[in-house]
Amino acid sequence: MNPLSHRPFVKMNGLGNEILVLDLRADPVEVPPAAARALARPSVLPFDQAMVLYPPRRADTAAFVRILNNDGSLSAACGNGTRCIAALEAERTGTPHVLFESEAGLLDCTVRPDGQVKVDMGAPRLGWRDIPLAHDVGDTASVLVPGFENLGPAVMVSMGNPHAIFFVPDADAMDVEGLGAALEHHPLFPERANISFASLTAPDRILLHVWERGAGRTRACGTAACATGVAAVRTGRTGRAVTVTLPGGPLEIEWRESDGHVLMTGPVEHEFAGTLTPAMLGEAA
Ligand SMILES: N[C@H](CCC[C@H](N)C(=O)O)C(=O)O
Repeated sequence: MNPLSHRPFVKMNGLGNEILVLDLRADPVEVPPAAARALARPSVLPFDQAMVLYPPRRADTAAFVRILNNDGSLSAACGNGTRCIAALEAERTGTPHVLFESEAGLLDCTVRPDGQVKVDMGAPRLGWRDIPLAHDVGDTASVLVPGFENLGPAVMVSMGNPHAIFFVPDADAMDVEGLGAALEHHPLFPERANISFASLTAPDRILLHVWERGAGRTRACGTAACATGVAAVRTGRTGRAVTVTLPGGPLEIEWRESDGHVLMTGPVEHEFAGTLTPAMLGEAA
């Protein structure tokens, strides 16, 4: 029998970014890529990312978090998903402050009385090897992507996962699916990339559309919003605190001067809970 059968799950979303939560701390098992893909089928539990909780590797953290895209690939970071698991953990423990660890580092979360969740997403990585890019491009804040020079220069930022941000006159008018799918797999990105199209709508407001690595177009992407806030500062477009509005709604982003960390604040929505079955995992009962 599949070791994931009969495990509880919680379905949530962060501004419409579809999140599946699997708390495996009590009895850890691997979640193979094929299981993620089986669960993410439209007829089963369509999600963008799965947040899988494992026993903590540090005494001061609540869990070690692994993140799977719906194509089964791993991501080191997921902003919307982090807000979701922080809200669940705060509800479970009765304390509004939660510390998680992921491949990207520590995630210091605070659940506010109004239900909004603030996460310290850590510092961005800006060097070409850290994004990563396939070679040294010089200034990662202004990169013409071969074959896509007509889009103008992209800003490259990692939040633990790779992001390419294109500032354009009207992000609503962009062919997000066509351009996103092509750019995600561009040879400049050895680990693929999340592709964002951003437009300033006010001195401190940015409109954002995202094609996500390993998940496609989503209604919101927290790490892309963080990366875009950093990109806007790096290119002199905004100050360090902005509102990033995605199709699913707004996130408050601050690239804090004192320690270089990026803070993201936004809502979460609890949808339903259930138990995984062999059929959901793509196996005969
Ligand atoms: N939706 C997520 C991003 C998942 C990142 C994943 N698409 C990748 O980098 O592979 C977020 O809210 O940050």
